[in-house]
Amino acid sequence: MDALACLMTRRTATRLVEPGPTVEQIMIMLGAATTAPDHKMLRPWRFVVVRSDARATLAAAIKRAAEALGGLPEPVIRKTAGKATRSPALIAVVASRVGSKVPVAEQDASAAAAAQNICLAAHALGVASAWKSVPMQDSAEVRGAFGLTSDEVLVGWVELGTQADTAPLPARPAVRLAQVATEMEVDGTLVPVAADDRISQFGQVTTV
Ligand SMILES: Cc1cc2nc3c(=O)[nH]c(=O)nc-3n(C[C@H](O)[C@H](O)[C@H](O)COP(=O)(O)O)c2cc1C
Repeated sequence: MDALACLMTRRTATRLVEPGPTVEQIMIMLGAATTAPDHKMLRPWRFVVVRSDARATLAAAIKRAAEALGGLPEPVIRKTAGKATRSPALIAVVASRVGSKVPVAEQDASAAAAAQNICLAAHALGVASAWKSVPMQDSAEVRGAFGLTSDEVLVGWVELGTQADTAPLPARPAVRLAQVATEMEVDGTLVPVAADDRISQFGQVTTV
């Protein structure tokens, strides 16, 4: 798959089943994550791989966090904890902020780019992925499970596996480029880009 096809055809998986990624594939995804754009090369990110039986350990931490809230119905607690085991493997992406002139927003943007690189590398390898919020991410239990320091936050986790045949992908609404992109004229006016949307969706011609 060429690079443009990879980034234009990636989709978020709706249900992930076995087989999960191999260890070698996970290492390639991690390597891709480390090539994210990174102002001053601060490396303001780190990653935690969770697979096999360790998923149950993570689920137990999420369950404890949900229970600690008090008053959540048992099915909700079970569903929330079950997010840790709904895919064969996952990679949590931690924004690991460094004291620097580089603003925190830029450091977090680098961590987000690392997460996207994981998704794209997975797609290039034929592995399906879904970038999801980490349940109970601000709780002491979940923060502890990922070993977060006070300078760290979770930007999400990327669930990995094989897209189930039984859960079709929803259509992705076409984006009209002229609605999201403008071009600056010499006088400073911002005008919508020329509204030819044939490339806004790979393989899908959109008329305006
Ligand atoms: C930081 C972040 C967190 C997200 N968390 C969730 C989530 O918890 N649940 C969910 O269904 N989608 C979540 N999404 C959205 C999906 O990853 C995905 O982008 C969206 O479903 C659109 O699908 P597509 O990537 O195939 O266009 C999140 C996206 C980002 C960037």
